[in-house]
Amino acid sequence: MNFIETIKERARKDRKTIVLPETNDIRTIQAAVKIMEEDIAELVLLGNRDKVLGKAAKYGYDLSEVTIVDPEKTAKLDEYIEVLVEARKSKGMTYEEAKKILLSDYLYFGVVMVKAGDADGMVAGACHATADVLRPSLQILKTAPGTKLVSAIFVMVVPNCEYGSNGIFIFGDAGLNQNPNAEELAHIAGTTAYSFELLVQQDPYVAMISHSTKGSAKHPDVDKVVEATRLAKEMYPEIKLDGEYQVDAAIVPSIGQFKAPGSEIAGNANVLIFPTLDAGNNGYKLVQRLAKAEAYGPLTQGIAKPVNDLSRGCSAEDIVGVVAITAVQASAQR
Ligand SMILES: CC(C)(COP(=O)(O)OP(=O)(O)OC[C@H]1O[C@@H](n2cnc3c(N)ncnc32)[C@H](O)[C@@H]1OP(=O)(O)O)[C@@H](O)C(=O)NCCC(=O)NCCS
Ligand SMILES: CC(=O)OP(=O)(O)O
Repeated sequence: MNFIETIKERARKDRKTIVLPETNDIRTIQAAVKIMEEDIAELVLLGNRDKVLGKAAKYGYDLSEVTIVDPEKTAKLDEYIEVLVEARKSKGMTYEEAKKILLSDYLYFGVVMVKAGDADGMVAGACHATADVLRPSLQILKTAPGTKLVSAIFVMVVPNCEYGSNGIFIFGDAGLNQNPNAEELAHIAGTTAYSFELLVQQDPYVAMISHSTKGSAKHPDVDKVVEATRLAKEMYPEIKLDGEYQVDAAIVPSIGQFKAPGSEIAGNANVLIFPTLDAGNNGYKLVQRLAKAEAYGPLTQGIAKPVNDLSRGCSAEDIVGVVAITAVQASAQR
């Protein structure tokens, strides 16, 4: 079974409820139909029931069996307002402000449903920018116990590729932290290694990416990655991790052994930790578009409950995959 089929099978075995707020986007409707057909997860769609069913029917789909929650009509609105007020009371949020937010921004409504325990996770971002999707989850769900930083990764499945784990990689941070410092970068590396174990179910080999391989270039940007590598080794001694590597040295065995002889990671990396979001975000887009790779994400990690984002360029099939991954993340959360 390939990566995403294995993930779907895992999701089926421990059914979770995932909320999809972007029902105004036809890709969400198409994904919901597929998720029901493939029996991957329970869904909650947000919006006016007649409008959602009408939009689906216009394209020949029937969503009448799916739970649809209308924020305007739900009997739980008061409860959700209280949840939001409680989560944001240190910021001075009032009942009236919370009500206005929940009725005007369904991304907040979906996250509050997750916080209240009425859904196990949320997936959005087909028609909202990443900042708008992730801000409510960071504000309301916050970090998982023992974690200081939420970060965002992509699972990349590259066709006909002998590198990584038979073409499977995780790239981080490719969605959230714009210019992580060395300590944050080390933290992202550790968390991403855990996500690789969880999602790919193989041993992670983590490469800290730079424009330098083992001292071949000198610059403060390189120093940051060298320091992050040192810290990550200290923080996560159990993880196979090294740096600093250029991407070719990280993933191509012959180049890895030429540029960094004797290294266990060089040439064998399946987890790439990029030094900035500029590198990680465009790195994943290059591989997705030029190598025609599947790209699932941005998937958050280090958050209390899973809320995952999508690129606005995503397909309905990408949404299905991210919903299945979200269910697997929810199963793993204690
Ligand atoms: C996500 C993002 C919007 C947060 O920044 P922001 O809106 O300025 O929000 P703030 O910095 O005020 O943070 C909001 C809350 O989230 C928390 N937070 C922000 N980043 C966090 C992180 N990486 N981990 C944990 N918590 C975080 C803050 O502590 C704050 O909590 P509080 O309100 O309870 O005090 C910002 O990091 C961002 O825009 N990232 C880039 C996203 C992007 O465009 N990606 C490219 C496409 S994928
Ligand atoms: C993940 C990402 O880059 O999102 P978008 O393409 O929507 O900016």
